[in-house]
Amino acid sequence: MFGVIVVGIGIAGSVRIRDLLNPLQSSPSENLKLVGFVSRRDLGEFNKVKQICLEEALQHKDVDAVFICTDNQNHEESIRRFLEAGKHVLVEYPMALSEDRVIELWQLAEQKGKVLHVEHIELLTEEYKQLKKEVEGKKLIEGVLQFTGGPLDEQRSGFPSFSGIARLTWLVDLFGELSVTSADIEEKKEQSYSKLTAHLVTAENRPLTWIEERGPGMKREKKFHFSFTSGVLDALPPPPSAAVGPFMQDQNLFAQKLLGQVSREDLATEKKRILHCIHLAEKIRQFCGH
Ligand SMILES: NC(=O)C1=CN([C@@H]2O[C@H](COP(=O)(O)OP(=O)(O)OC[C@H]3O[C@@H](n4cnc5c(N)ncnc54)[C@H](O)[C@@H]3O)[C@@H](O)[C@H]2O)C=CC1
Ligand SMILES: C=CC1=C(C)/C(=C/c2[nH]c(/C=C3N=C(/C=C4\NC(=O)C(C)=C4C=C)C(C)=C\3CCC(=O)O)c(CCC(=O)O)c2C)NC1=O
Repeated sequence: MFGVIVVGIGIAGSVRIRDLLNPLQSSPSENLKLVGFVSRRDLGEFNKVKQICLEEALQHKDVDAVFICTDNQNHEESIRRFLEAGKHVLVEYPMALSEDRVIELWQLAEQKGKVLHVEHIELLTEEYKQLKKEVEGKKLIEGVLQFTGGPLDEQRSGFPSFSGIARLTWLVDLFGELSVTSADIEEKKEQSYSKLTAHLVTAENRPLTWIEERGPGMKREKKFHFSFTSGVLDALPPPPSAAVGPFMQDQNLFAQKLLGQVSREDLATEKKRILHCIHLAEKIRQFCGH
């Protein structure tokens, strides 16, 4: 059994607590036991789970692992503290808000011999699995991925290429390693509006454009337009509903890592993808002059 605590009780943290309390039968998650949670607010109990303070969580002998579900801005500090305390870490994406910090934290995890797992539920949804299947085997000519959503506080969430890392992860998982050729950002701070446009190319020099646009009243939505030598892909039928939700799939993967059931090769491939996406996010930020 691995004792787990959850830090940060927002949308993601609440889902994590729900899933930790209800592991799928005969799944790796049955090896996780929720010990408590940490919040800045005084909640006392949440779903009958006990609140504990951060210091207690760091020192607690029964805590083997932490789920970090705080704002992006806090991830780095939390990962560092829990790794230093000898705990395994699951962190919601993005892992941290600069490439240097991400590299350092990965080294720390290796030095401590602890699992550092970055959630990437965007790859685990039925919507994405369907898209991946459609793209497989096709030869790209060019493509656009456009995301819209409500405003985010950059202080708490980081530069949009980091808070929007899920879109980069899609592009990299679909088309392989990419390079950034240019990027710019249009910002209207008083109106909480921002539009990031990044131009990338594939290893075969095929152009991809990523647009991340956020503003008041904008619906959370993704649109894509991919031209292949065989035709255009710009829509998919609604995906079937998932038997297992993406956060639960991710939790199972983390439990498998704790149990040593994930191969070195798979771990290395995943780490390489995460580092590459963070590297692209960093390059995009630099192009935008931030
Ligand atoms: N909501 C979702 O569907 C998904 C969220 N994520 C990631 O999960 C993380 C959290 O996102 P949400 O839950 O949506 O945001 P949220 O704003 O609902 O929750 C964040 C929570 O963390 C708390 N918090 C911040 N700093 C803290 C600290 N130092 N100590 C304790 N608590 C602290 C806040 O008070 C808040 O309750 C972000 O990194 C986000 O990128 C990733 C994938 C999906
Ligand atoms: C309703 C308001 C709502 C909010 C505030 C919300 C926040 C939110 N959803 C995210 C991703 C995500 N959120 C979800 C799914 C959900 N997340 C949910 O809160 C719910 C209810 C679902 C399921 C329907 C998925 C699958 C991702 C991964 C990225 C993606 O595919 O969009 C992220 C991480 C950053 C990002 O990729 O943009 C945030 C902050 N999502 C929402 O839907």
